Amino acid sequence: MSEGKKLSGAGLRGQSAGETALSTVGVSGSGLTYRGYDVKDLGENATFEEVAYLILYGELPTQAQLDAYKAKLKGLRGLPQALKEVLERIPADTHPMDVMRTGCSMLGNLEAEHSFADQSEITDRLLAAFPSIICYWYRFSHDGVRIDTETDDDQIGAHFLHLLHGKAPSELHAKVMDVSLILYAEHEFNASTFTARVCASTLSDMHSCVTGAIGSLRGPLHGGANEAAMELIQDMKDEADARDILMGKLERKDKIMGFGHAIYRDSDPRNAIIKEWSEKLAAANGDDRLYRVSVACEALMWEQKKLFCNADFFHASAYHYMDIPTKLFTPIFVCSRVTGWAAHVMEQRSNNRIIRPSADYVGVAPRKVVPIANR
Ligand SMILES: CC(=O)SCCNC(=O)CCNC(=O)[C@H](O)C(C)(C)COP(=O)(O)OP(=O)(O)OC[C@H]1O[C@@H](n2cnc3c(N)ncnc32)[C@H](O)[C@@H]1OP(=O)(O)O
Ligand SMILES: O=C([O-])CC(=O)C(=O)O
Repeated sequence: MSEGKKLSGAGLRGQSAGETALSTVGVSGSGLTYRGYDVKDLGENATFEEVAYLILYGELPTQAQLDAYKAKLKGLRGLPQALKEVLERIPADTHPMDVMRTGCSMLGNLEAEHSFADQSEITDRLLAAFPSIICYWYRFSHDGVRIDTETDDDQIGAHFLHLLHGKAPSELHAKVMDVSLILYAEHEFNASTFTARVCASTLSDMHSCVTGAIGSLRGPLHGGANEAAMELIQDMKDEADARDILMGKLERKDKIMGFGHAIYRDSDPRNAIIKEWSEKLAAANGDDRLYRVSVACEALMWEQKKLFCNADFFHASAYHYMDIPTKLFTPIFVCSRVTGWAAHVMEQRSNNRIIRPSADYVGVAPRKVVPIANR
């Protein structure tokens, strides 16, 4: 532990900050459930749209409800001209999470939430529009093209890959994106969700809550870790190189991004799932270097520090195998987590009290102002 680090209460760890009916994290040591369903079960037997519906509306949809929901989301993929003009003005070297933040905020100007009765409509719109926002900006700023964001893809994951690459994805890539979106959808009182709930507790609007949450997710200790993990593994030549690089970092006491967790103690249940898909992608790609060095990192971190991969680590290789540029990794997280954020905003609103904790004062004792001439 670093010297002088105050642990008691630091980061509000271990303290309950409210109630939720949306998910459990680490309750049995490592599990993750959304509204009572194990995330593994959902990853194997449901699609992201079903999971989003579950999180936002409380139950898994019937086939008729799912068809209607997907048709609705599909109809909300287009972007207003004014938003496209704003996106076109954002420079290519901007971090895409800043584009997401601006895109969400601008949509809030154009399609404001005038009443909480509109909260579900606003949420569905954000869910449908986020892939369009990030890909419209990316393709315009990097390739100089103005894409049509209204694809006919059945699902959000495939829609994202289609917009990004200009062609419909393979079945395998569409499946992996779908599972990835399921894994990232919801996670109790994590930092970005808590941000959204604090904002909601002031009775602010949905776009403000989500814009704030995007800002919190951006940091490398939270969602930004999937990009940082990619930067870590990208130049590792093989397993031996991976071990050397990591040992050096551990000796320097660097944080290793994509490892550890604030709540899970032994494993993050999302890791085994995305790791398996990363292995399949490696085999399909015919180049398994990134997968192999990732496995070597996982083994070394457990051996040396008893630290395990969190959801972000194997997402790095998985996304890379699908030709997704590293800087778009965290925006994909946004495209998924908006479901959890919005559901928490709605839950907060349904039983609200402004979130306003206290602080222990550690500053100077009370004193008098000395007139400026005497200071
Ligand atoms: C989707 C997500 O947001 S998952 C999280 C993504 N973030 C990352 O991958 C960033 C890397 N990981 C971390 O920084 C941390 O593990 C966090 C932020 C996720 C959790 O932080 P905390 O709850 O403070 O971690 P925890 O209390 O378990 O840390 C225990 C010790 O292990 C160390 N540790 C934890 N994670 C790591 C890591 N990835 N690399 C090196 N050391 C680590 C801590 O520094 C701490 O050491 P100390 O007691 O000497 O200070
Ligand atoms: O719960 C956390 O602290 C971070 C996390 O894994 C997530 O938000 O998915």
